[in-house]
Amino acid sequence: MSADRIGTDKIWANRIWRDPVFRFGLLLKLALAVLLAPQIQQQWFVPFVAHAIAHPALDPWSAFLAAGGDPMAYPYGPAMLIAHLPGTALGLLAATLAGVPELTGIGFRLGLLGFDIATLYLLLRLWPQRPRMLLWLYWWSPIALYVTYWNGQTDIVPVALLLWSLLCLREYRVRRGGIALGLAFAAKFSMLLAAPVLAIYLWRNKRLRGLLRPFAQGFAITALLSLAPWLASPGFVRMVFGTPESLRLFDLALPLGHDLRVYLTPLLYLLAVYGLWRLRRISFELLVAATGLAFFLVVLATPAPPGWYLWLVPFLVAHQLHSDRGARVLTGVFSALLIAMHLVYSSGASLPWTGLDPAARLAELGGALSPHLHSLAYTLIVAAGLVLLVQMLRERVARNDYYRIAQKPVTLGIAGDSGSGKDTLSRALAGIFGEHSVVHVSGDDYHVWDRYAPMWKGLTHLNPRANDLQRFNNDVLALMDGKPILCRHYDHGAGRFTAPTRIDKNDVVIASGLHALHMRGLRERFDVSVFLDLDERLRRAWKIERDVHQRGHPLATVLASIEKRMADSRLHIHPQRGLARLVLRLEPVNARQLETGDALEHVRLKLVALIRNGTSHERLARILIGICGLHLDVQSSEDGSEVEMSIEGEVDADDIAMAAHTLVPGLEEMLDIRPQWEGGMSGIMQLLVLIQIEESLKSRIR
Ligand SMILES: Nc1ncnc2c1ncn2[C@@H]1O[C@H](COP(=O)(O)OP(=O)(O)OP(=O)(O)O)[C@@H](O)[C@H]1O
Ligand SMILES: O=C(CO)[C@H](O)[C@H](O)COP(=O)(O)O
Repeated sequence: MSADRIGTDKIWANRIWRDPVFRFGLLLKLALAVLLAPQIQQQWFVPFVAHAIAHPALDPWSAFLAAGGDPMAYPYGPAMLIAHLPGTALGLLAATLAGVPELTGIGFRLGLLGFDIATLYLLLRLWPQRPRMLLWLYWWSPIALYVTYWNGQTDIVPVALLLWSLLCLREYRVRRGGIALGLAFAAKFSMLLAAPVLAIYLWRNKRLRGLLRPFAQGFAITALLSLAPWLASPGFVRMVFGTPESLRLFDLALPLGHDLRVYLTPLLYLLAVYGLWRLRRISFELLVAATGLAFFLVVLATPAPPGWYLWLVPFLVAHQLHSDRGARVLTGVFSALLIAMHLVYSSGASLPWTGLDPAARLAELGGALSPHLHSLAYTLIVAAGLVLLVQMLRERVARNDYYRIAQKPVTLGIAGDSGSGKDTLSRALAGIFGEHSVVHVSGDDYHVWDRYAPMWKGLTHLNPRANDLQRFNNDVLALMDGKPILCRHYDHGAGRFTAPTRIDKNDVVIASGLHALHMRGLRERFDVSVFLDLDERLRRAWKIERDVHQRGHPLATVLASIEKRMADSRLHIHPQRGLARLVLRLEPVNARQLETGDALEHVRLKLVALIRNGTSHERLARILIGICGLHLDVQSSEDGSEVEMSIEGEVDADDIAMAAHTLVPGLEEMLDIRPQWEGGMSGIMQLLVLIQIEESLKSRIR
């Protein structure tokens, strides 16, 4: 069981269940379920479900029609019927035993109450931060109370299934998420509106793309198994597909000539889906907002029956939970207008035990009022709804931190001498973001000549003139701007360049090279600039090891090249140290380990990190000591703009992952589903760069 779930279950058992706000709400709902008998349930739903129980048949729809049932009685799919069976069956049993027919309807409504409680539980799993507020917002939602207990609609069933699907997506249990959405669809076809939104969320996030297939399979198989057996049933086709409700989607239309119309509701929905598609990356909260907005658009642009407004409730709850009082006031106004109008113009409930029929009185009132008043009230609802929709769009999308951060790639520049670990760090960072989300531009691919060119007799690779820095600059900027580049690759095995290949934009752009921070224009565009300032003895040891054993150079050539490059290193590489936001220096704890010829992987390392203009070092230091068990020495410059941390000790990848979870939770949706954290100093370097990324991205929001 996930820690999240255990946490929510504890909140549920200890806080919600005992909370008077919940208990009074439950009492009220129980009382409403017992006292009120909504007309549509009495006339349609309950007779249908009771018939399906009393006369079991493979095709309850046709059987009901054959028995003279009303074709309007049950325009829902099999999942809805299954959801209604247990409560209604118990009610029917009690009704038969006690000889009180009203008990069947009460059983039906207690079943709905079960889905109402399930919805509250799912909302709490989705947003456990403020349980009391959530309780008020959902459990006492006037729209939910009105729709389910007065008007009697059963949309709470597909809504609960849709929320289950969303929760599964957030927890990466995607096949189950697809099944849940398939069931929501098999309960009520309009839930299909959510399917493209969820699919786009999975597809547009490269880290989640692989999950789309199991999600789609879960959805398709469930929908097919639930619906296929009945597609040949004339009763099902007539009652479910022939429903006038779904045709309302086509009511709002623009006539174009005699036979042609543009259907505006589907058009608006498609535009909203396209808008979502255009987003570069979508966080879970953006997905929730987009699903809510898509439903909202459809509901506002359709003469929606009351049940459809229930689809909005979870999304309005999320909106109010994350916004200020303005959102609650606006939702209150919208709810009040909506309920006032539907009380008068839509069907309601009677009080069978008392013989009272307040809904009939309200309907009489509605009949007596001018039809203009109905339209006027509807206009007011649409106006309030549009204001609320714009507010949701502004606050849940346009001001969403993730939206503002993630529409441009994260960009990193990594400079350092040859063999200082630029490629190694780039690979380590690709490991946490996921290879699928990273494009890496290496400075080596921009050397002007290959290994066999005579120019190397006079120049070293460390001289900027030996590298096409202008092209490096332009290519990295192009990727930052979302354009593809054509780039050749320097093959260190052959010492030659490959033919140019196309490199596409990606969510994270890493530009590493001897001169990655050399050019000001590019340097200033990096979110984070890193300089690797390796201990010289360590750098030589690692470089020699790599060049001799991996790249096949003779030892004497490597040693001669290191000496030859020293002057250029001082002149052209080292000055970049002063330009980087983060300087990382690895040193051997005991330099004698290098001299005694110990295997390089056994050399114990210490990391000295110089952080410029950082703000998180105090928290970082606490976590590195507290969670990772490391030894730290922290020195600050007088004005506090530079902090130097010396970090020593052993740490494993799990502790680094835990530290990242604590320090940068907001970035987790940018990382791979299973980020490859490393142990030791490499893991700390991953963490330090990530913290700098978070700080820099925050400045995009300011
Ligand atoms: N953090 C590290 N931990 C252990 N070994 C490392 C680390 N960083 C680098 N190395 C070692 O140093 C060698 C050189 O590293 P790398 O190839 O990443 O350097 P580079 O800066 O990309 O070099 P060049 O500019 O010459 O391409 C690697 O083969 C690796 O063995
Ligand atoms: O300094 C280097 C990279 O930063 C390399 O020495 C340069 O890329 C040349 O590679 P090779 O020795 O394989 O020809």
